[in-house]
Amino acid sequence: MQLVIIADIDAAKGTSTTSELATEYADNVTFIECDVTNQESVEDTLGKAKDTYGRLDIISNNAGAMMENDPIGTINLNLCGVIRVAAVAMSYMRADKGGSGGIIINTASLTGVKPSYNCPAYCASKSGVIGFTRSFAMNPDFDLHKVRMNCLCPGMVDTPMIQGVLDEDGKEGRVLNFDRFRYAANLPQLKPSAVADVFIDLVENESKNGAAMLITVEGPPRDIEFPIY
Ligand SMILES: NC(=O)C1=CN([C@@H]2O[C@H](COP(=O)(O)OP(=O)(O)OC[C@H]3O[C@@H](n4cnc5c(N)ncnc54)[C@H](O)[C@@H]3O)[C@@H](O)[C@H]2O)C=CC1
Ligand SMILES: CCCCCC(=O)/C=C/C=C\C=C\C=C\[C@@H](O)[C@@H](O)CCCC(=O)O
Repeated sequence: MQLVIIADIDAAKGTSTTSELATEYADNVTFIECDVTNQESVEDTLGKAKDTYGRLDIISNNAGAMMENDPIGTINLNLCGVIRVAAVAMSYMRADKGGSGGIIINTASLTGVKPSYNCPAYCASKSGVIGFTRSFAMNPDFDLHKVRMNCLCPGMVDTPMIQGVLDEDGKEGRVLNFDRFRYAANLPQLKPSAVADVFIDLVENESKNGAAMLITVEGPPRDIEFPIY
């Protein structure tokens, strides 16, 4: 049986999403309020998850936001949040420390490899997620801990994040140039299910440890090729 914990800083949205899922999955889905920028909150959340279900197998390290008006906060949420969650999750998942191994999938972005002058801090945070993922996955200790790591690099996806920036009409400066953002947001977007499909494939395909998956409307998902030095 698959048991899922949804963890998010937005308790109202998290609770309503969990209730929706409960109509199909009954008590197999639980919500825990969590702020990934706060070490104690992350420890508390993953500790409760482990206590409730006995083990952690799959982590979707997905929290993120665009807020060029707060570049340091952007790095703290989008990059440090990913590293913070991965570090605590590892303490439960490591096969050499009583865990069962598993997989951590971090959400990066196309903007982690393709620069955008509109959101330099966001791009930097997502480049960092890619570098963290690839470096973590090449560690020879994998044979001991048995935890794989991948990242997802989607182009624009039709989600509340994009709509949220559009709704603000640039008032809070979440991007540097609102008109350019609106132009880009009017181009074809991915459906969230396209990203979820790649997520599932990574969980099921053990040969892809370390892959950074590019997901765009232009073609099928692919493993990004990086220069070798
Ligand atoms: N929508 C897009 O075009 C793309 C989004 N992404 C990334 O996908 C991920 C998911 O974003 P979307 O679903 O698009 O946006 P979203 O805004 O719908 O989801 C982001 C979630 O992160 C949560 N969150 C924000 N701060 C948090 C914190 N401190 N602790 C815990 N949770 C927090 C929000 O409450 C929200 O539920 C993000 O990392 C985003 O950067 C990547 C590529 C494209
Ligand atoms: C603006 C970033 C959106 C954040 C969502 C995400 O993670 C991935 C998005 C993928 C592509 C977004 C491209 C957006 C570009 C425009 O905002 C602008 O920077 C384009 C500038 C280049 C141009 O003039 O064509």
